Amino acid sequence: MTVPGTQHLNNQATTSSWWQRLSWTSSAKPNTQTRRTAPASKEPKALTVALQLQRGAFRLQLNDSLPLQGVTALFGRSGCGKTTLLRAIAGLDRHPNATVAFGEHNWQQGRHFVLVHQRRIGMVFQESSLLPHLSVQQNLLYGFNRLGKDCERRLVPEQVIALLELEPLLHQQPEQLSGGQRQRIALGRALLRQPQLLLLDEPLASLDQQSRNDILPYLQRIASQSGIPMILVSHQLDDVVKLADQLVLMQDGCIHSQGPLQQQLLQPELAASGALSLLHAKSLGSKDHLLQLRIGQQQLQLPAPKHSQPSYRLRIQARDVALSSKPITDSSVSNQLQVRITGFHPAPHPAETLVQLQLEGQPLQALLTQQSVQRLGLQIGQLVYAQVKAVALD
Ligand SMILES: Nc1ncnc2c1ncn2[C@@H]1O[C@H](COP(=O)(O)OP(=O)(O)OP(=O)(O)O)[C@@H](O)[C@H]1O
Repeated sequence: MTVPGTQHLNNQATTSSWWQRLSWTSSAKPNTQTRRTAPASKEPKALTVALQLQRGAFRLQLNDSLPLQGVTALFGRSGCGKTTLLRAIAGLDRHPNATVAFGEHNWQQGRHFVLVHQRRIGMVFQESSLLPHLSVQQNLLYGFNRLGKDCERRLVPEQVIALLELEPLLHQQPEQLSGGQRQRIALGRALLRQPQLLLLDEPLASLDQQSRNDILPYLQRIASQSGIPMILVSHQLDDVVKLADQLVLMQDGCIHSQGPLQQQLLQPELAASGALSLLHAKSLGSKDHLLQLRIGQQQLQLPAPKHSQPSYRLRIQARDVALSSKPITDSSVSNQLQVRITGFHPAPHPAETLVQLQLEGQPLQALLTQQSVQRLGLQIGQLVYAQVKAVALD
């Protein structure tokens, strides 16, 4: 299919060839179910931000470097400064004495200031800002057709339309679309601006749960296949865990901590949002509708999903993990894993404790009552058995 307005591009762009160009490092069509982060050969680009500002009682104080690869979630309580930081990175706000650099691109320093449309970024906000008088197709191509002559077009409309499955919507008007569909168009439009960085500010916040579930796989696809680093601002820890590779935790106008998501989930500050763990597991295949998974030397089984993958991310709520000092044989919980206790952290409720565990080198958390911890005599270094009651698969 050729989209009007793109005839000057390579009209030979076929579905099979764009897959190859979309995943820069792969010469074969990627498995859409397989999660991959940015191409391994590409060094992460560091985003450097130095910014101080005072707004009434709110003070933002940043002097940080964030290595961006895959999806970096910016997470923190309402009012901690996430949007302010994102807007400064985008160049939507110009703060005096700020420094913003993305890799070799110096976007702001002293009197030097690169305007927002010259920054090669794609942005998607909570409410998609589609132009109401233009069709979906015209909205998609709006930025693409205005790219400078010397701008390399690594993503062409055919690719983006296929990636986000927009073909049936092309001739509709924005008012005829659901919130989730509008956000898909906004994502497509952002990608067609040929961004080197995608900034997503609560892109799912205005959607109901069904629409969130519908659009998440598209975000996962963009993350795994495009290689474009993304910064995602989200209030929902669950969404962050489904999408992010890195997590930057903001608190009171500062960056409290940053690092790989799996480790960052252990930060006690996140426990208030519902402590959970992320485990990486390899598939051993399915039998009797049960997916067999391996984590190191240990195995667990779950109802098999529709589509199989070679590896999975498992989300486990800390409250869905029980501990026993000996293996339990007469329980309906079939997933039992040997783990070692590495620490105890206070939980949001004073009667509870977060028990930190190591499972084959990966961190796992269990939320127990203090009474249970004492009754079982649990101690750091002890080998115990974790019964996992529920697991979500990504
Ligand atoms: N235009 C403005 N004028 C004055 N104060 C502002 C303005 N915009 C934001 N603020 C204040 O700056 C602080 C940080 O706001 P910001 O929107 O960056 O926080 P946030 O972490 O993104 O919050 P949320 O998660 O609720 O969107 C808040 O205290 C907010 O009230």
